[in-house]
Amino acid sequence: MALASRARALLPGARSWGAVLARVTAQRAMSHRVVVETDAAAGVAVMKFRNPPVNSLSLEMVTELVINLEKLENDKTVRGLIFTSESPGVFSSGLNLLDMYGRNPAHYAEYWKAVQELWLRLYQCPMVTVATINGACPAGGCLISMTCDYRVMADNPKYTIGLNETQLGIVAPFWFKDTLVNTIGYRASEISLQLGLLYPPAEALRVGIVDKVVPEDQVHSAALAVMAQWLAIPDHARQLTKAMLRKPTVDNLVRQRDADIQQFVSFISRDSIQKGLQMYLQMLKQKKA
Ligand SMILES: CC/C=C\C/C=C\C/C=C\CCC/C=C/C(=O)SCCNC(=O)CCNC(=O)[C@H](O)C(C)(C)COP(=O)(O)OP(=O)(O)OC[C@H]1O[C@@H](n2cnc3c(N)ncnc32)[C@H](O)[C@@H]1OP(=O)(O)O
Repeated sequence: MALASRARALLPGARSWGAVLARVTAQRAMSHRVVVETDAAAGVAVMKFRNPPVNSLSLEMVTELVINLEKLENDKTVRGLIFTSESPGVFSSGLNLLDMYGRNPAHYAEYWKAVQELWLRLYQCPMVTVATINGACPAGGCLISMTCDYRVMADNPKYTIGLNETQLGIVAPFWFKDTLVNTIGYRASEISLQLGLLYPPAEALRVGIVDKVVPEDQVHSAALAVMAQWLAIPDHARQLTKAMLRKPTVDNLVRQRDADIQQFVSFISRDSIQKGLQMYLQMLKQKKA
């Protein structure tokens, strides 16, 4: 199902994106997974992840993120957007394993199309985007952070960030890899991606996967300070510069979206990959016990 249809399916009766968005606003209380708080005077919105227990990027969560992003992009009073977790401890546990395990090919295709849509929107976002990383930030969580213009991480050694896909026996697709290479460079990506490294704050800063590490109680004020610095630049100049820098990476996915979906579906449907995901989910349960 196309993402627009998916959004409409989440909000039955809405005939257009405008209607979808109007109803999302009206039904804010029903939208549990993403909370947006806007400071109109400052021109800054904060998007808080609220998808317990670990802010996994389920199909519903991804759809809500896309809808809210589109709405903010259409609101010309909002120039900056901060992402964070409503509950410190986990920023996002990444893609929802339960959308990639034990489902049918049509579901995998629908999920992957939505994940692609989210990345395309985030990576090309005209607003200044800052990730306030106030918890664990593996895989898809790290991807969201890396699409931002700037990353501030709380200095808590329990929190780690990185693309750990290989540790799950899966492979980060080329556009995850491209985003990492654009963030930390080629050689560091070779090491980071093959070993599936998750970096605690000090190492994350050293490798450049985050830009600033601050005491946990200062993470939001630090993000606001960074935002103020970036908002001092005229929007049109900054936006054109961002688009110029990111266009080749975006075009690379746009050219081969359907092929990428097919590759994902065939890869994730393999018995060996499904078995690996099952074991990983069991491992998470045992760790908890
Ligand atoms: C040539 C090229 C070939 C192929 C390429 C083509 C295609 C590519 C194919 C695949 C690409 C996929 C890319 C995948 C990206 C991802 O993001 S995968 C997700 C990776 N995420 C993780 O590894 C994180 C796993 N979770 C954790 O480490 C921890 O949960 C945490 C540190 C985030 C939080 O720890 P705790 O607070 O201690 O919480 P628990 O561990 O107890 O978890 C509570 C609860 O939540 C469940 N859960 C955790 N993470 C997820 C998740 N990502 N999705 C779904 N569910 C998750 C966990 O199992 C617990 O469940 P219950 O036991 O309560 O039922």
